[in-house]
This record gives sequence, structure tokens and C-alpha cells, in this order.
Amino acid sequence: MDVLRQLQSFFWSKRILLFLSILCLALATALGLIYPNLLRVLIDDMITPRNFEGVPMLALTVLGVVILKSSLQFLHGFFGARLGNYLAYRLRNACYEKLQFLSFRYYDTAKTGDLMSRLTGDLEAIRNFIGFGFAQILNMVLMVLFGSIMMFSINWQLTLITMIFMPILVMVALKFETQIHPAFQEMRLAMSSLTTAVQENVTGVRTVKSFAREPHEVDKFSIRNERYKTNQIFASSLWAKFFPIMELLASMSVILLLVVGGRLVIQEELSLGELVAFFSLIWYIIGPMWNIGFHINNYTQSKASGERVLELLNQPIDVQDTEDSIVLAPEQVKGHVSFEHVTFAYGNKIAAVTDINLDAPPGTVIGFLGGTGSGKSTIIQLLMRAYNINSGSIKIDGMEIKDINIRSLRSQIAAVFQETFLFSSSIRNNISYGLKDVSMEEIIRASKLAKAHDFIMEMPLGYDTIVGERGMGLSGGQKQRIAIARALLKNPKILILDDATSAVDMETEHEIQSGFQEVMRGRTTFIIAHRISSLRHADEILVLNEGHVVQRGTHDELIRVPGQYQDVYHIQYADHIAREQQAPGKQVNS
Ligand SMILES: Nc1ncnc2c1ncn2[C@@H]1O[C@H](COP(=O)(O)OP(=O)(O)OP(=O)(O)O)[C@@H](O)[C@H]1O
Repeated sequence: MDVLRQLQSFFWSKRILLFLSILCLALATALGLIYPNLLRVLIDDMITPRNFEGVPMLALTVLGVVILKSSLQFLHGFFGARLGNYLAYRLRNACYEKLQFLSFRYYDTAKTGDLMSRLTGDLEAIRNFIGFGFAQILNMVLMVLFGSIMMFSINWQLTLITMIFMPILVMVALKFETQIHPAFQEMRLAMSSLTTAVQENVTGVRTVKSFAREPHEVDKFSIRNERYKTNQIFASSLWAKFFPIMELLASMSVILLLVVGGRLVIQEELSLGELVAFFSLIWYIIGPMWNIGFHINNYTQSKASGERVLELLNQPIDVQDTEDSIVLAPEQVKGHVSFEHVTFAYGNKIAAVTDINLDAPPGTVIGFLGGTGSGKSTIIQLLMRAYNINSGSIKIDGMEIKDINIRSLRSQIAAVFQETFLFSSSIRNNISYGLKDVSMEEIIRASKLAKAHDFIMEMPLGYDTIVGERGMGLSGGQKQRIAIARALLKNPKILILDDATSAVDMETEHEIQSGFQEVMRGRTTFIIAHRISSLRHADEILVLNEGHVVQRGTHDELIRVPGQYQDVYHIQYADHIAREQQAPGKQVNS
């Protein structure tokens, strides 16, 4: 019920639909109770005394009741569907909005398939329950209540006798519930792991094929499919046992009614019409008991689904704006970045970066060099406030970034990553992503700077060419150049190039960088690169090892001192150095 209470806020403004739906169903049920009475009248007042006169009137009454009952049932469906759809619509929007604002930390462990199944299957289960299931459970209670009252009013002793088996029926249904609920939860988990397997396989199809891992992937899927199947079979076998037991218990009540009721009619303590009415009414009690399993199942499934959707909606967002966060005025931002004793660890692991200090006055270029996992990208993520730091401070123009409004902070930063994500849209839209009122001239200018214009013009529809999911159909270098154009168009105060030219050849890199010289002017730029050639013009280069800055200085300073930078330089410039050494008198330099 706690789940229901939490979901309430999503449909409460349309509660009138819920009330109308329940009311219509309750009225339809109440009308249904007229049938047994009409039967009793037909037998006792017309058939037994052989009085045919009232029969046409009785038939008309039945017709009227049928029409009214059908109309009420239609209205119940109509209002229920509107309510369910309204709720699902709001929940879908809320979930999607939440996904937009969840922190990077959440996405570090989130599984796409699992999220998809929450937004589809789970939402559907909630929609069904709030739209129909809930009203039907209430209706079930009303049926039992109305039915019992009528039966008691006819003959209370007979009612008590026929109800002897009802508590057992309820007990069986409740026991069933305690077993089926975990089974359904397990089934949902199994389904989301299946979806995840499919999604990952489709996304990573190139990797799978290049490693010829298809058989392994098939096995992995089979194991998950097996888990789903086992759960399905377990749940089905529970259902299979449940129905015959319920039927047996229900039949006991009918047999009792037959024996005791028949005797009462013979003893003239009960009229024939009343006995027939009783037979009809007993189903008002047995029916709900019979369906209690279905309703309980519906309820538990939706409850499990509700828990999963709410779990997403209640996820804490660890990187958030403070109440009085500072909104940067773009024209006043200078782009002075400083890190003071910054230490940060992902989760409970050891620190990814420790005691980082740097000062980047506006317009300077800072380079990062270091082995895999040395913490270069982490520093950049921290500057964008993807995560909150554990200690130290990061400032822009003297303001702590944790005090700056996140949107306005990120709007001053443009980043190009090693891996480029392109939306399935036109190249033009991909370049102008997130920007309003951008002219075609500006897009072309940025593309030319990023050395992307020529290959875009060679494509069938030029800038209107649609690139598929993750930019399929483009080479890695082409995707990177589009990403660079996108970053340049944003005209940021702070530019981040995280291995941004790794996928282009040396010549193109050189060309792009000469373009960068122009666009980097006046912007504080952070370059992560494995190639010394990308870093040599930086005002300061930080060499990282296991999250620590082990060397810092300009290119000219660093190549002179023994250390990691010099080692990398020697490897990358071996030919050049050899040539320099063959020409005596010349200094070994870049
Ligand atoms: N999202 C994450 N969750 C947990 N640990 C992470 C995450 N990202 C990076 N790490 C860890 O933090 C450390 C630094 O990683 P980082 O990505 O900053 O290195 P890097 O120098 O950029 O490496 P590369 O050159 O390979 O990109 C590594 O030990 C890495 O395993």
C-alpha cells in the first residue's frame, strides 16, 4: 500500500476518474444482484402458481437491467482506461525526466535493458492495476458484501452452512499469494537481464563479431533465458495447483447447498425460488474467491513493478544545485580554472586522483599526459562536476564550482571525447546539438575549422545526411571531427579535448590543431593526449601516474629532465632524435 500511496500523487488530480470508475462498477454489480431476485419471483410468483400475466413485465425488467448494467460496465472501462493512461503518461514523463537529471554515478552502474523494462513492462503493469485492477478488487469486496446480505436475508442458517468452506478458500488464496509474489519479482528481474543481454549484444555487435564470440553470447543469453523459463514454469505450476484446489473447495459449498437447501425446500422451510436464487447468489461469493488469486497476482505484479519504477524515481541525485547556486553570466566568464588539493575516489575504491593542484589563467592551455587509468579523464570529469570531489576545491574565476548552477557551468564548457556519440539525426542537427538559433554559416565555419566540411559535402545529402545510431556509417575520425565542430560551435570559455584527435591521422590532427590555435585563443583549454605532438604547445603539461601529478612544466622543460615525459618523447620522436644526433652541434629538441 505504501507503493500505492507514493504513486497517488501521479493520478490524484484525476481522482474523479477513479471514483467514477469504481462507482460504475459497484452499480453494475448491485444491478447484477437483481437477477437472482427476478428468478425467485419468476419461480415463486409465476411458475409455481401458474400465473403467466407478469412474465412479459418481468422480461422487460430483465432487458432494462441488462442495458443499464452494460452501460455501467462500459463507463467503468472508459473511466478506468483514461485514468490508467493518464497515470502511465505522467510516470513515463517523470521517469524520463529523472533519467536526464540522474548523476553520472548512477549511470556508472545502470543497465540500459533494465531501465527500458522499467519504462515499458513495469509501467504497463501499473497502468493496468490503477486503471482496472484496483476498482475490481473493491468490486470483489462489494460482491461478497452485497451477496452475503441478500443470502442472509433469505435464510441465515443456510448461508452460514454454505460459507463453511470460505475461510479455507481465503487461506489457500493467501498462501498462494506469498509464493507467487517472489516468483513474479524474480521473473521481472530475469526479464530485465534478458533485455539487457539483447541490448548489449546489439550495441556491441561489432566487438562480438570481431572476437568471434557469437557462441559465447548465445550461451550467455541461453542461461538468462533458462532463468526466465524456470521462473515462468514455477509460477505456472503454482497457478496450475491453485485452480483445481479452488474448484474443489467451491464445489464443496455447492454440494452442501444442494443437500441442505434441497432438504429445506422439501420441508417447506424454503421456497423453490429462494433455493434457485441461493444457487445464483452463492456465485457472488465463490466468484470473487475464485478470482482472488488473479486479483492478488495482478496486485503483487503491479506492486513489484511500482517498487521498481519508484526506486528509479526516488534515486538520490548526488550532484545537485544548491538553493542559492550562482548562475554565470556568459559574457562575464573569463575561464580562470584552478584546482587546489583535489582528491576524488569513485565509490569506495581507492582515490582515482590525489592532491591535484593546477592553475589555468584565462586562455591558457593545459596538457595531460599519463598512462591508462592514471586519472586524466577523471580530472576533466571533475571540472565538469560530473562527480562531487572528496576534498580540496575546484574554482572557476574564483568561484567554487559546487556553488555554481550546474547548467550554467556546463554551458561554459565544451568537451570532445575519444568516443563520439552522434544522435540518429542529420549531421547539421548533430553539430548544432543543444544550441538555439544557429545559422548555417556558423555550422559550416565550425565544420571547416574541424576539417569536417569537405567530407560532409561529399555525403549524399551534405549537412542533411542522417547518421544512424552512434553515427554508424561514419569513420571514427569523421565522427570525432563532427564532435569537434559541435564543440567549437558552442563557443565555450573552457574547451576540453579528451583524446579528441586520437582517431584521426597525424596529418589531419595537425590540420585540426592549426584550426584549434585560432579557436583556442581566449579560451582555457585542457588537452588530454597520448601524442606529444598534441601537447607540445601547452602552457603547462601535467604528467600523471596512478592519480598523482608526477611531473609538470612546459614541453621544453620536460624533455630535458629524465622521467615519464622524456621516455614518451624518446619513443615517439625516435627517428627525429636520431636525425638530430647525426647532425652534431644541434640540440636534441622538438
Ligand atoms: N566511472 C568510473 N567508476 C569507477 N571507477 C572509474 C570510473 N572511471 C574511471 N575509473 C577509475 O579511475 C581511475 C582513473 O581513470 P581515468 O579514466 O581518469 O584514467 P585515464 O588516465 O583517463 O585513462 P585512459 O587514458 O585510459 O582514458 C582508473 O583506475 C579507473 O579504473
